[in-house]
Amino acid sequence: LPLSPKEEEVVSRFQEYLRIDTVHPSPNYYPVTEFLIIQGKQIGLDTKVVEYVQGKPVILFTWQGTDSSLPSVLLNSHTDVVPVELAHWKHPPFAAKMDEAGDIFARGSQDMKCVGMQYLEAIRNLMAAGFKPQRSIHVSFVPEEEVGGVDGAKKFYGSSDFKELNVGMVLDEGLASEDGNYRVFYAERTVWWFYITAQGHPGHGSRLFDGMALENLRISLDAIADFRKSEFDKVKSGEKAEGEVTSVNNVYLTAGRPTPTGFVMNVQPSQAEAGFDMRVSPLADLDALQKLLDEEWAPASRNLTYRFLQKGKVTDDFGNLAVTAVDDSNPWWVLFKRAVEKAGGTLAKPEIFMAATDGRYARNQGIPTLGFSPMTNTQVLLHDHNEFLNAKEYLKGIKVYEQILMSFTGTGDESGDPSNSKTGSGELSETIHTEL
Ligand SMILES: CSCC[C@H](NC=O)C(=O)O
Ligand SMILES: [Zn+2]
Ligand SMILES: [Zn+2]
Repeated sequence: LPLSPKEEEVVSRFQEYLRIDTVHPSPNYYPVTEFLIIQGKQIGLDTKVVEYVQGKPVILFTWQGTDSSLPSVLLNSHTDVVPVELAHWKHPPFAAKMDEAGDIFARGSQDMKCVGMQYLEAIRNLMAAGFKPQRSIHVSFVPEEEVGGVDGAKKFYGSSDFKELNVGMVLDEGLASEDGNYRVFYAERTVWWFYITAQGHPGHGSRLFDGMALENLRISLDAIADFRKSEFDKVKSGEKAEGEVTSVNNVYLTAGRPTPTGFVMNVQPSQAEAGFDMRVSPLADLDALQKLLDEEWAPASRNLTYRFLQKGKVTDDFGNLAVTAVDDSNPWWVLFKRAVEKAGGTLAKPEIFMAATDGRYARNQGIPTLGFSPMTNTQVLLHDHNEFLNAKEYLKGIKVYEQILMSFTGTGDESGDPSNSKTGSGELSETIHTEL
């Protein structure tokens, strides 16, 4: 793959980040913190490291804007990555090997070390070009996203450090796009993790009777499977996007009594349990779902109980639906869209993220938040074997962030070229900025 010497340098910084192993279940966050501090220093950013929880540092960089009264922009990414199944990888997941085609293989190459480094590279370029942001730009690197962000983003967004930043707009992660349009996410499904416990008659395995625990549970599994199918069918037919339906998957089942060689076969167990990962769309009718659970999936009449391990809301802290407007009513959206287009990109129809990201902690505070990971023509490989990102696509994403940052924080006088940031005119962004 032909890369210029400058591009080589940029790509090798990405590879260096990817080579720092921050894999769950017990990531060591200190080496990556050290690496990031060095990056911030090189670029010339103010740096702050806060351990809201010991051993789980949040790294916060700031590029001070010229007008400190304006709400700032926060670019968030997480430093942790999910585990790998080593045997399935054709290149070691923490070697960040680039092949002939320029594909860089590493855990985190899509989710989401790419985005974190792209933020920094875009800032590096804008600084070098003499760009002066009006609003401050903050870049946060948080731990623990992959396990829910409780010791990471949740603490950070709940802190006085965060409040002091006066953040008006947040960017967090999205997903790769398999076609030429960038994907962008304006909301996400909320997590309902629950399990259903069934009680029932024990007895000899040869006997037929009503009300055995596993039979009580089986009726629920069938009902849940029917619901799952009806939601899935809407996706398959193209009527709805994945984030617009509610998903539910049975993720564990336990019953029976183990023996050294297997399970006891001739005793009907008196208890059984099933766990479910359900993702509720912000468009869903929550009362109807709750009713399903109470009356069909886990009715007491069938000797069933349920418990939530996690029951997320679809509303923000003010009781509004936790969605970011993606139309002309939201000036940030207008600026975002123009910037992507100015970078030569096109956007797909905005989507609801199917899983959970740290973006929800910002959206819950009513802060406009977009999920965006600039990767086009890239197979979605997050959490998968052989996760990779092409170097050219990575470099292209940096250009997109340059435009976004100019659009969000500029005075409206910037041209499309950061190296020529004092010319051109942008009346539209000027009017928009007075609204923000
Ligand atoms: C609710 S915490 C879990 C967060 C996790 N995020 C990424 O995969 C997810 O399962 O969506
Ligand atoms: Zn992620
Ligand atoms: Zn992830």
